[in-house]
Amino acid sequence: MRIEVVPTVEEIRFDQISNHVVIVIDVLRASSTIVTALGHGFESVLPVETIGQANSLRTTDCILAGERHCRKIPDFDCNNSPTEIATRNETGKQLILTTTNGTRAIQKAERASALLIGCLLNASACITHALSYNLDITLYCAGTRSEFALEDGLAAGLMITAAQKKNALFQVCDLGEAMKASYLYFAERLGELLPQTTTGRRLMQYHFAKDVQYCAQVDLYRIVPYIKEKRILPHLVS
Ligand SMILES: O=C(O)[C@H](CS(=O)(=O)O)OP(=O)(O)O
Ligand SMILES: [Mg+2]
Repeated sequence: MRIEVVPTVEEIRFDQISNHVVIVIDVLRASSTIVTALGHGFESVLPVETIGQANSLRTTDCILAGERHCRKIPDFDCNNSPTEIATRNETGKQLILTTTNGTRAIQKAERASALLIGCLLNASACITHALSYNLDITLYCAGTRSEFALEDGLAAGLMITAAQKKNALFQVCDLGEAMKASYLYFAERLGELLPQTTTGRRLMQYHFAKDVQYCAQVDLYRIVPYIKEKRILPHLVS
């Protein structure tokens, strides 16, 4: 088995993932929002690429959430905010989500043999479940506006380290020195570091400090969201 990191949403190689497990990593905030929604009673999450698609799917059994450049989309119920989603009592409803980077990455990875959603909140459960497929693993970092996002790289580093602790026999593809250094140096200081990342700073400017601190928590959930027929459902790792 091999494990590789794709650093930005544009760098996925569609022809290479059909027999891979792909973990879409978007720590700030789409993956964190999806894990949190499924951990707070939502029945499923439907990721869509455009605002028009989201509005066309509106029913009384769903909640529309999303952002463009951190700002809530007009007429939507929520921002792409995990702490806001966690306060809503919408048991059994479907969350329709569109975000700047994360839902785009999900759409691009839909040809994967298995498509999982990962972040710091569910890192160990996510890599544990990914290893169970015995396939090559692609850690697909959503990034921010086509640039590498350090927070996504840190989650990828955490997942690789967790996999190595399981003595998984796999070859870690070249991660690049920056990626390795950033993870090794910052692993114990995620709460301090996330507000300093590009996305973290931007979210702080938009008064989402609570989300940034929340998304820095490691292994809060054993829920591994997975895609089935375009919907995201929860898999619980025991
Ligand atoms: O909503 C977010 O937190 C980010 C906004 S930004 O464009 O990265 O600043 O989008 P996401 O799709 O969750 O990365
Ligand atoms: Mg992001």
